[in-house]
Amino acid sequence: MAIQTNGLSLILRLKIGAQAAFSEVTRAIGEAGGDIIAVDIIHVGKDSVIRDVTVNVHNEDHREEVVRALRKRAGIEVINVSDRTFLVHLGGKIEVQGKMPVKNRDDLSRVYTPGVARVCEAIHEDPSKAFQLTIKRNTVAVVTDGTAVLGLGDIGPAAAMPVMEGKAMLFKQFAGVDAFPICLNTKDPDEIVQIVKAIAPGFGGINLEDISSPRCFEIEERLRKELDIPVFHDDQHGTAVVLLAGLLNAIQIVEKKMSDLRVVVTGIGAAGIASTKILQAAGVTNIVGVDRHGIIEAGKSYENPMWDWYAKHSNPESRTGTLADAIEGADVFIGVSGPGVLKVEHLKAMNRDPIVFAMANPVPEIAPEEAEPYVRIIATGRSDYPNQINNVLCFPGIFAGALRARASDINEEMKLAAAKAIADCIPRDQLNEQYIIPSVFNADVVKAVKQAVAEAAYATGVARRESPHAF
Ligand SMILES: NC(=O)C1=CN([C@@H]2O[C@H](COP(=O)(O)OP(=O)(O)OC[C@H]3O[C@@H](n4cnc5c(N)ncnc54)[C@H](O)[C@@H]3O)[C@@H](O)[C@H]2O)C=CC1
Ligand SMILES: CC(=O)C(=O)O
Ligand SMILES: [Mg+2]
Repeated sequence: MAIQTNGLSLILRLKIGAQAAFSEVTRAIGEAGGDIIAVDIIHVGKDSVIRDVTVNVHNEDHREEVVRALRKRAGIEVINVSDRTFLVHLGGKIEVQGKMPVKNRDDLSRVYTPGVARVCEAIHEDPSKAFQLTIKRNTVAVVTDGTAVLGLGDIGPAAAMPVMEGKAMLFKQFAGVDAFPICLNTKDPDEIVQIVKAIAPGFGGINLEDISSPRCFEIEERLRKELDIPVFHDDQHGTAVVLLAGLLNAIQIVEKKMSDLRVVVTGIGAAGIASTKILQAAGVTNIVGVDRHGIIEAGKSYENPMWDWYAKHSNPESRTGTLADAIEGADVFIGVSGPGVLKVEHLKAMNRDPIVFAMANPVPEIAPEEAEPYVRIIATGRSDYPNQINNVLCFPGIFAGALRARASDINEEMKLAAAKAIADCIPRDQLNEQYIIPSVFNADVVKAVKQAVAEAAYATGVARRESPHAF
């Protein structure tokens, strides 16, 4: 069985002398528990062969073990060890490319000065022309302050870049939307709002990403009010939309109704609060929130304004205590907290046919292998297990739909339409425990989400493009 790596896939460049057979290499790697994925010949010399051997390992200690095992063998020299994940990040993952070549002075005078000046003047006279004559029409800013990057926490704006570049790459690949990573060296909400407003003229939408709670709520709310382009905090709403899509399908398998579900959400931050709100909008009434200190108690006052809201809008049975107290009899566990929060004991206390969405990245609240014997349905945010509930399933299509309609906002109706569109990508007769959510690579998803979101934008009056038949 292939090892479940957490991105640790190595290329080992080996010089194998005449006295050593290649089987020595495979034996050394195999005995150390490495998983060989590919072998390439780089150079064949008189007395030696240089090969690149691609190997999956569990973690960094395991990498050292595999390298040590090879170094011990006579005739095998380890020339270099590269981490394939780092290799794909060399020099960054995206670039800006012109749409046409500039081959001569004539081209130059049209794409740049003097010709460009007339286009500038046209936009000056009618600012809405920016949507026709610039990249604004199809471009989104992916903005972070690096304070809640995946589950890694406050690692700062420079360290957040690889994730933001990744989001930009996915916008382009999945929906043809151009996106720029913008990592801000400030945590001050006033400053973030001011900077985003100042850069907004060049963009058709703002995707806020990995900004910690509770600041993310205020920042998003202010920007939504003050800008005339859609502002969408992906960790809140992207997560909520995909989670709802997964749950719509999961409850069909276990034959339960939204209104009867008892749901526990752990991690009452950006994703946890938005997930709670979308579940309530979909008809769930019994939700209990748990954070590090334990259950968010009904009616109690909290310093964090969002927890204060939560205390007034959840926990109808007034439960108190820890996750163990919250999860007794629950139908659904939603994890948007951190690694290892959920234990087998918790699963054993759940209602029949437990549904577990352990969505913390990169390491979920419980490993699927550990949970599987005790649950009916398990999903994670990861790409290397079935049932990937990750906001990548929705943010490309949601923005593509909003940009298509030239929407001024991404409202609740557009989000619910997106969730339903994602869920409906799986035909009813194909639904099963391992397949409650379509693959990120299912091309129908982005098309369906784009269409549903653009239609909802017209239906709710936020579309500004004249022709609803344009899509
Ligand atoms: N699968 C997906 O598509 C997505 C997954 N996530 C994941 O969800 C997690 C939270 O993300 P955000 O809401 O953006 O972060 P956040 O920083 O806004 O909120 C995290 C909350 O979880 C709580 N928490 C952390 N460790 C905990 C623990 N051991 N027990 C209980 N509560 C705990 C924190 O106190 C905080 O209130 C991250 O791991 C992130 O990677 C977030 C967005 C999308
Ligand atoms: C997927 C994502 O946006 C996160 O884990 O933060
Ligand atoms: Mg995120």
